[in-house]
Amino acid sequence: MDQLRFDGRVAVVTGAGGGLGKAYALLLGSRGAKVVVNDLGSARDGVGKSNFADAVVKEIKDKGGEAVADYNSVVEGEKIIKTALDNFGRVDILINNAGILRDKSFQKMSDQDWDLVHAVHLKGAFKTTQAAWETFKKQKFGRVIMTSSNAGLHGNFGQANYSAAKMGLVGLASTLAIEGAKYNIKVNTIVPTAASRLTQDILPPDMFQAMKPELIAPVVAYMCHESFEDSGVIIDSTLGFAVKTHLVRSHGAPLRKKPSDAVTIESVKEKWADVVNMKDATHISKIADVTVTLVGKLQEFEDRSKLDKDRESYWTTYKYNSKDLVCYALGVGASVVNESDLKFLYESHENFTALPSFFILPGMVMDSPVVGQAMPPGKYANFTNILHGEQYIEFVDDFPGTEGEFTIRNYVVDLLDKGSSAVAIVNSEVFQGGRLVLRTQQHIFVVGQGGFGGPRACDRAVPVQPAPKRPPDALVSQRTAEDQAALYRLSGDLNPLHIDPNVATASGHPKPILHGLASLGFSARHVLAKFAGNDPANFKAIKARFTKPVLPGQTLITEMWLEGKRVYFQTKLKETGNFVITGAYVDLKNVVQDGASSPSTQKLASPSSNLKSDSLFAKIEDGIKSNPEKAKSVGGVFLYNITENGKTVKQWTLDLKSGMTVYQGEPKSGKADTTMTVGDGDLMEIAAGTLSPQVAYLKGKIKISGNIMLAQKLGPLLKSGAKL
Ligand SMILES: CCCCCCC[C@@H](O)CC(=O)SCCNC(=O)CCNC(=O)[C@H](O)C(C)(C)COP(=O)(O)OP(=O)(O)OC[C@H]1O[C@@H](n2cnc3c(N)ncnc32)[C@H](O)[C@@H]1OP(=O)(O)O
Repeated sequence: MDQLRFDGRVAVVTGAGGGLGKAYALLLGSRGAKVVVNDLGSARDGVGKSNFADAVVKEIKDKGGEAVADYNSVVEGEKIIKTALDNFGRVDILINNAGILRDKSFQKMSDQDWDLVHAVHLKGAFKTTQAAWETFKKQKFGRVIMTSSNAGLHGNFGQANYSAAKMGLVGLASTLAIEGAKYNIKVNTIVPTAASRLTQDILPPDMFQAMKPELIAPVVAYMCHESFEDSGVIIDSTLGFAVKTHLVRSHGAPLRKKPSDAVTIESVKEKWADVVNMKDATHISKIADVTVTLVGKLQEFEDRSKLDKDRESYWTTYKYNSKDLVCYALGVGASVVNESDLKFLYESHENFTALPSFFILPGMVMDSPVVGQAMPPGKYANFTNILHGEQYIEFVDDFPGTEGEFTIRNYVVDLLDKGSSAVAIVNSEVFQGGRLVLRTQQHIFVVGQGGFGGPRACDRAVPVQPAPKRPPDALVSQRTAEDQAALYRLSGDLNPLHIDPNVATASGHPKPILHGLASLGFSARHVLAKFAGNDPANFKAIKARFTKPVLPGQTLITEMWLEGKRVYFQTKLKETGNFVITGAYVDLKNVVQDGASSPSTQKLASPSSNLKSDSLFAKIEDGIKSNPEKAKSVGGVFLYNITENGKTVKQWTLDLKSGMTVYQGEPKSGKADTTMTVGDGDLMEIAAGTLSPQVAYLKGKIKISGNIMLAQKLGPLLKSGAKL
C-alpha cells in the first residue's frame, strides 16, 4: 500500500509534550504534516510548568519536519488555533489530547477537583475545536479527535470527575459528527490505554512498559487522514489492538396493551425482564433512528381507529440522490436548452444543486393513511376523489445538499368542511440528523366529501396572499410537454389521475391532468430565475393554491410582482386565460434581479416551443464538429425532413463520418439511410430529451423510413455533442 501522507496538512495536537500527544505529533510530523505541539507543561494534576513542547518540536525538526511549540491552555483554545494559522496559514487536523487527573473518591471530591478536570478535558476540547470549526467549514475539510477513556465509558473508582468529562467528550463528538457531516469534517473518539504521565505509577510497571503510545499513534493518525471516512465512531486502542465500541439498545417491550391502558409500576415490573433482555439488541447509529424506532414501537400496538385524528402522526423516511434531483428538474421543465438550468440537470456540474421546490417531495407521503383516517364516518378519501389544493414549504435550516436522508413526521392539522367538499390540512416536519430542516403544509381537496359539520376555516392553515392590483413586474411563459405528467410521475407521485385516461375521465377531466406540484415547479423556477439569481439557497418559503387543473402540453404564464423580499405570483394558461395557481408567493432571503426591464417577458426554452430550425441545425453541426469521434461511431448519412402543417419545408442531410452537412435547405429528393419526418416542435422535444425518438415514433409523431437504429442514435449525439 502507498504510504499514507499528510503533506500540506496542518495538525494541532494538544498535550503533546509527552506520552500519547508526543507520539501523535512525531508520527504526523514524520509524514509531512506541519505540527503545532501544544503543551502547558504542567504535571498530571495540572500544576507546574516545563518546556516539553520545545523538545518535541526539536525532535520533529531534527528529522526534517516542520513544527512549532505552543504553551497556551486549551481553555483558551482560540490562541492555540491562532498559533497554527499565524505560523502555517491553515489548520486541518485537531487532536484534543490534553488532560489532567484529580482522582478522589466521590465523597471527598471538591468543586475544584470537578471544575478543573472538566475545564481541561471538556471545555478545552470545546474551545479548541470551536476555534478551528469555521476554518474547517470554509475549506470543507477537518479531522477532529476527542480523547475519551474506558473510565468514562464504564466508570472507575475515584474518577467521578474524570469519567463524567470523558463521557461528555463522546457526546460532543457525536453531535459534531452530525454538524460537520456536510462539510467533510469527521469527528471521532479515541479511547487509548497507554503509558503516559497520567498512567505512570497507576499501571503495573510491566504493563506500563508494554503499553507504548507508539502502538496507538498510527490508529489516531489514520483517523486523521483525508482517506478516513467514518465519523462519530469510538475506537478503543491499546497494545497494538483497535476495537470499535458503540451503544446498543435492547428490543424493549411495550408496557401496556393498548394506548388507552395506563402504565403502572406493576406493569413495568411485569415486563422488566423483556426490557433488559439484550438478545435482539441493535445498534442505534443516529438520533433519528431513536425516534423512528420509538414511533414504530408505538404503532405496533396502536388501535388506530380510536386515535385522536388531530394528533396522529405518520413517520417515514425519504432518501434522495443526484438522480432524483435531475429527474425532478426534468419533470418541472428544466431543460438543457437553457444554459442556466444545467446546474439542476448535470450531477457533475460545479454548482450542481436541487431546485427549491424539490424539497416539497419528502412531505408528499403518497401512501400515508393520515388523510383517509381523518375522514369522519361515512366519508372517504382516496386517489379517486382527492386533488392537490394548496402547498406551502418553508426552509428552516441551511438549504439541503444534493443527496441525503430525511425523517418526516406527517399529521393532519385539521379537516375543513367546505360544504360539498372537505379539505384536509396536512403538515410535515422534515428532519435531517435530528434537526428540523423543512416544514411543509398541503391542503388536500377531497371532492364531494363535505357536509359533516366540521369547521370551515383553521388558523393553522398558511393563508394564500392575493397578488397586487397593478401590472406584473415580470412574466415568464413556458409550454409544458405532452409527456410532462408522465415525466413528473417518476419523482414519486404515481397517482393514476396523471396518466390513466380512464381514471381521468372518471374524475371529470378530458384527459390525465398535470400534477399541481409540477405546475408549481415550473412557476417556482420562473421566480428563481427572475428574482433569486437562480440560487435556490435564496428561497425561504413558497406558498401556492391550485385553482384549476392544467393539461400537459398547455403553456404556463407566470406573472410576478416584487414587494420587499416577497415575490407574489400567479400562473395562467396561455390557451384559455384561466388562472391555475393563485394567491402564491415566494419569500426570499436575498433578492437578485436578472436585470431585465420591467415588466419583462421571457420565454424559457420549452421542449415543445416553436421549432427554430436554423439555429438548431447550427448547434447540431457544431456539436458534430466538436465531437467527430462520436459522430464517426454513429456513422452513415442522415436525412431529416422538417414538416410543418403536413408539408415538408426543409430538408437536411448530414454525413456523420465527415461531420459535414451535405445538404440543408428547401426540400429536394435524395437517397439517405434514414428519413425522419417530424411535426412542429417535436425535434426540439427530442433534442431536449423529454421525448425519446422511440416514443415519438410510437405516437406517430415521427415517421421513420430506412435505418431506424441510426435515427435512434441521434438523440444522445445531440445531447453530448451540441451545446444546446
Ligand atoms: C396524503 C396524500 C397526498 C396526495 C397529494 C396529492 C396527489 C396529487 O397527485 C394530486 C394532484 O396533483 S391534483 C392536480 C392539481 N390540483 C388541481 O388541479 C386542482 C385545481 N383546483 C380546482 O380544480 C378547484 O380549485 C377545486 C376543485 C379544488 C375547488 O373548486 P370549487 O369546488 O369550485 O371550490 P370553490 O367553490 O371555489 O371554493 C369552495 C371552498 O373551497 C376553498 N378552496 C377552493 N379551492 C381550493 C384549493 N385549491 N385548496 C384549498 N381550498 C380551496 C375555497 O376557499 C372555498 O372555501 P371558503 O368558502 O371557506 O372560502
